[in-house]
Amino acid sequence: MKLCRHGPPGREKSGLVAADGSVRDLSGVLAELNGTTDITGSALAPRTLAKLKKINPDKLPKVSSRARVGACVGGTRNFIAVGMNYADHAAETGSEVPKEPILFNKAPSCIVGPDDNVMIPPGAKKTDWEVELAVVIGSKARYVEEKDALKFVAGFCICNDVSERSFQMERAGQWMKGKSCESFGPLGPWLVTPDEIKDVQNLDMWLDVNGTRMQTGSTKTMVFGVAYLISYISHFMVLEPGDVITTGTPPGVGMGKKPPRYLRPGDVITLGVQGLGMQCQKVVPFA
Ligand SMILES: NC(=O)N[C@@H](O)C(=O)O
Repeated sequence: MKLCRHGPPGREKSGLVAADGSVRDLSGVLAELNGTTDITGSALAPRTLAKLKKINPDKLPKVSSRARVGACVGGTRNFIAVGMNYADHAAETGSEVPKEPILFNKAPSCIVGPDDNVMIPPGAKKTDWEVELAVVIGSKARYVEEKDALKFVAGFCICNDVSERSFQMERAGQWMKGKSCESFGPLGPWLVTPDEIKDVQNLDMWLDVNGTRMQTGSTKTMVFGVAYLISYISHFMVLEPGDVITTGTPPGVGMGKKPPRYLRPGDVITLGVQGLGMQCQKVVPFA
């Protein structure tokens, strides 16, 4: 099942993607089932997802193909990211391959739709791209064992972990300064439930800037796999429905190019992860 959210920012409603790729409005059905019209919190619980799976999308009202697609999950309270989770990305940044997962926060307020504009923040000089596989949590996870960890997943989606390197690396303290700026967290287009993903550790990923391939990778070369990460993180904090973990980026970021190549207004970023769709963002000045 591919879930999505459609409508203007802040007023998104839930949607279901039909076999022909059209978006169908799920908000009426979800409201009846769950008392909410949005894909957030309890709507992500395994029981609710199992009920939604029985719905035939073709019977739902069609959403205009011109409607904006929002981030594929709403109400996220924790947006956790994993750093240096691909050995070749660690190498291109001159970093060691970590012995334990490196975690950092992205502010949930940076979350935007998959095709919304990415804004260059005031004072930024080194805005960069990062294609990543993201995991959306479906039920409360605390002290979870690796063997059980995937049961806590509502679905998978694409994340562009947009990063301002000068804030991240030249302004002291934690990476979150460069990872949390407005529009730095495109998520979606779809929240794809685990039953549609044969092997989450074997998904191709790619990212282009203005049609030139910058990143190519596969989740099979992650240092720490998805189940390990969920288990690991759940030993430091309680993960709740709607929380997002973005699992790290493969090589090919702008900071690793020789010479470095950073984003400029007018650039167009396109990116995808196998089975999870595609995103497309225009880079614009801050407004
Ligand atoms: N360099 C850097 O910020 N990388 C991380 O975001 C990552 O490894 O995904």
